[in-house]
Amino acid sequence: MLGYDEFTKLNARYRVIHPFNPELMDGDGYVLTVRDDVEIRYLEHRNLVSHEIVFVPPDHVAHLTAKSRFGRLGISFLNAAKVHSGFVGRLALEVVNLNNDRDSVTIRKGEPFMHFELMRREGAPRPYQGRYMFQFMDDAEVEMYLELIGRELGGSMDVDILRELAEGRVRAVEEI
Ligand SMILES: O=c1ccn([C@H]2C[C@H](O)[C@@H](COP(=O)(O)OP(=O)(O)OP(=O)(O)O)O2)c(=O)[nH]1
Repeated sequence: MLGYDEFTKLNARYRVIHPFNPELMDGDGYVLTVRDDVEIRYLEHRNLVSHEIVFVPPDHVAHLTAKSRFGRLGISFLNAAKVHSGFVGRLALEVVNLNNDRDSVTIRKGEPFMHFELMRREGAPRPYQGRYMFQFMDDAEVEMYLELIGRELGGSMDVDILRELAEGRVRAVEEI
């Protein structure tokens, strides 16, 4: 797993987290926040969208774990904890509220919510080219990452293929 210094170095070069708030570094990783305030009713299952865009450089993978504070309130993080090498996009974070007192739980914009940690992978790169590439990003954000990838990673990521994926990207939570 990458330590603080390696994480921040990689972030400066590849814009791993955007926007990046240094105060949300926690130990060796970053803590993602949600895009909107959300109140989750007892037993409700919701797809939350991260405020931050993440980019996992092709020689890394990322791992997600919900903050324990929300676990104690009964919020359970349902979906896969893996972000593929080469993935760019906002994350869809699926949660369900299992609160013992059957209370609603609110997650506020800006509140630390989901640990994001990077691991180095070995071997030839096989960057992500699935349907969630560039999900929940606007045109300017997509262009910013295509430019960065073309400049820094043109040898291992194909910008023409990425541009096609961007055309058909998931834009709203209702589409997933
Ligand atoms: O909580 C998560 C976990 C992953 N991802 C993104 C990053 C990951 O690289 C991509 C694909 O993950 P996965 O293969 O687990 O998704 P799927 O829905 O099972 O994919 P598919 O239905 O295309 O097989 O989705 C999220 O948005 N939220």
